[in-house]
Amino acid sequence: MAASSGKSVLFVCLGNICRSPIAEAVFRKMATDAGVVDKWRIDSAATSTYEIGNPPDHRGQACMKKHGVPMRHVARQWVIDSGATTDWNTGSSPDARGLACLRTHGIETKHRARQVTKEDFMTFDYILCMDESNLSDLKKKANSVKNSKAKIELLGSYDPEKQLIIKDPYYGHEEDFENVYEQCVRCCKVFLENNS
Ligand SMILES: N#Cc1ccccc1-c1cc(NCCCN2CCCCC2)c2ccccc2n1
Repeated sequence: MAASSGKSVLFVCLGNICRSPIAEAVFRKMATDAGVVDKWRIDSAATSTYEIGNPPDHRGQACMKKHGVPMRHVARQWVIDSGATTDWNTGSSPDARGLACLRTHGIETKHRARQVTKEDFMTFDYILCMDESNLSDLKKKANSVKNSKAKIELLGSYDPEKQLIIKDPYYGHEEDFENVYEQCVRCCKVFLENNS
């Protein structure tokens, strides 16, 4: 039997600075601790353009630091950037092959908010989102993609405690980010088990 090919998961929320970067970081740590992270392509994106190019919300970063979960964020001291001569890929994240190469050299890239693209629907096995509006936005976008292969689901559908919706903490406080974190841990654990 051929070696099991890799799997891919894209976590999505409204702005890609609060919930989906937390889910991405939690899942990446779980897959790393399970020794299978090299079998996965893991990323996150937004349904909106609100925060494109911005680092994860500082409240989420503080929450992840408290739990010892590495989160890729843009260094604050230095502004080191790169750009393109065309607008072909404006808003897209770096090419997955380049990211994989960087990672083999231990060079962590920094996540910046990006919007979900048509290509995401064609290349990801799973697109896992946080609430009903993310779900309806994604299904609407998927309908305009010819060969969409992604399974579009609520991340909360994997929650053993059956909390289906992971609420937007943007106008919330530290405990709301803590709740997002706990829900992501419960859901990502079951999602990884189901795909191992
Ligand atoms: N919208 C809504 C909303 C409704 C209920 C609860 C939270 C939010 C909310 C609001 C945000 N940014 C403020 C409004 C942005 N502007 C809205 C009009 C277009 C120009 C941009 C968020 C930003 C990042 C991540 C999550 C966010 N979530």
